[in-house]
Amino acid sequence: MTNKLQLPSSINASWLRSQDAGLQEQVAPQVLRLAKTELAERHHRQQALISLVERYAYPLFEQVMAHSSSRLILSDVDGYLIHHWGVKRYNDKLATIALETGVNWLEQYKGTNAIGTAIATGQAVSVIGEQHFIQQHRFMSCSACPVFSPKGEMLAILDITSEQQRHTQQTMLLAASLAQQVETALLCQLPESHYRVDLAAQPHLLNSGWQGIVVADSDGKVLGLNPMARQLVDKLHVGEALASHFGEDWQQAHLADKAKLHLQTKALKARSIVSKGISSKSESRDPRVNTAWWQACKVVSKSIPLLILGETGVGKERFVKQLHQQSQRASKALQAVNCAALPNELVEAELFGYQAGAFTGANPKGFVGKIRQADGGFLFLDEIGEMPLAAQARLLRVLQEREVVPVGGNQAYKVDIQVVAATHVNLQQRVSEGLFREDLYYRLKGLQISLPALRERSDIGLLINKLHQRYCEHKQDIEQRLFSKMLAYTWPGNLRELDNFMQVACLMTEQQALLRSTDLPESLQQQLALTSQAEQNCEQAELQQTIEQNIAQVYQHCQGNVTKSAKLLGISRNTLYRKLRQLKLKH
Ligand SMILES: Nc1ncnc2c1ncn2[C@@H]1O[C@H](COP(=O)(O)OP(=O)(O)OP(=O)(O)O)[C@@H](O)[C@H]1O
Repeated sequence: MTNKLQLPSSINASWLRSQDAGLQEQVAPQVLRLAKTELAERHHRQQALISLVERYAYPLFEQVMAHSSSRLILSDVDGYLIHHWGVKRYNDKLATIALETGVNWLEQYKGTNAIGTAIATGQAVSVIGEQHFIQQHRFMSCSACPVFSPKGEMLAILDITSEQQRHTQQTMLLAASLAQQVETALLCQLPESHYRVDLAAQPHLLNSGWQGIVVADSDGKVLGLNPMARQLVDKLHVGEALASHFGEDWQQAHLADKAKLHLQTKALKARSIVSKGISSKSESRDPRVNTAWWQACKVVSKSIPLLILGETGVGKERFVKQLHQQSQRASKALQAVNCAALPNELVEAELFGYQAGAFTGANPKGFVGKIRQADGGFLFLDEIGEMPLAAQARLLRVLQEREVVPVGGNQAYKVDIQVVAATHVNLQQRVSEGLFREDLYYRLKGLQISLPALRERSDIGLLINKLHQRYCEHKQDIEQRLFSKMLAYTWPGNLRELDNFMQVACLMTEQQALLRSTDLPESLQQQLALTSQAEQNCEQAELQQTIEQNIAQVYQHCQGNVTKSAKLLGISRNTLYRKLRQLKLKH
């Protein structure tokens, strides 16, 4: 048993709490485990946070901890492990002590451990090997840090668990840094946020990731702050005016010494209301979609042409419809033309209209054309990359002169339109192939934005839930396994594919309380299975890479001594020779 005198006081206090809960060091505690449906529900509730961890914290974790036997764990504030990331082959070892999703790790059930102790104290903590209260847990080391909301409520715990001998002091710093990344992302996503004020006691800490951050609305009222800002500025709360703490000129203070603090104020363009009558709020939680949204709002308010790029099914048309609805032109038409769907010879007539008797088969009364129909509103040119060259020349003239001359006529009609074009093809390449006019390309891309593919979006979990709610007419949960498969699937058809998938899935499980992959039609199961195969291949490749790196390191460490290296690696000399030749470390 560890000499308790050697334990840091915070761990000592936790040991006392563990004893008070009736736990015994030598006895493996009972496991408190959620039913699958309850876990799925908690998982859903944490989906937004899980997405943020995957986007802002996991990449750093992976970079630093790759090839170590560590895992990143997210627990909710009730102590239930909700999600984890890390090398899968250590599952078995951690499963023996129930370090698995759905299991509760509060101190009262598991004794002193980083997750439980961080929840009990509200502070970052490391529990290293012998410091665990339960003897069976002493083969591992854990560092955990609470994640706080912009209002200061504890939202979850992020924990790094490693095998004891591999745990270093940096692990604690990494856990704290990962939690900070997520907190900053939460802050920067606050709606109505207008200003971000970074604070630090030392100027060099201002852009270090360890600075205090306060986000305020356009009037300078605090909307949220991170724990570091709470520490640095006494009694700064949500709803208060920044001016009351930093003086009326806080906005101008680019880098000033205020109350012994260094301040740096930035305007958050992403959250500002860009113009009268248009909302900068996007329905998405994905930062790239949000940025695209506010940028689009901005140019649309000035009638500057907008070009939207994105794979098929990412929601370009829907984006344009929402943009139109929220714009000053909402009361006027949104005229959409699918340039790929129209036969070449009809594109011009459809767009620019034609005079009576302009060509055989035409309406004898003539046609005013989509551009003039869109007057005052939006003209949405979908699949612009497919527009024939002759029509491109005419369209360029409309954009330059802001007037239309119908086919077969010579009278010009003035138009006031917002042009939005969209394409899934590489327009620049089309230009270099001579299939698209360069001058038109530059005219159309007053602003060019890209909508990310569904597999790249950080809010994919939310979208799954949203569409599930839309199509499921009764109370139904999604099985965790299916949910994970859906998160991992690459969705080549993007939102269109997810939309169809969910519609069919809900229809097929109308009477069920749980949407399980085994209840889905075979075609949908196969759709998702494609990814599992790809994932397995990927894991195998990762494992292979780790083994190869180990071999190279051990071989170098043993200064090229094959016998010694083989012994350390636990493989035969022949196998090692073969591997070394494959790795080109030996001839
Ligand atoms: N944010 C969203 N939430 C839910 N469903 C969406 C969302 N965006 C798009 N969809 C659905 O995805 C489908 C495809 O959307 P949309 O037609 O806007 O994509 P697109 O990028 O214009 O496709 P294409 O390039 O093939 O024309 C539609 O059924 C739409 O309802």
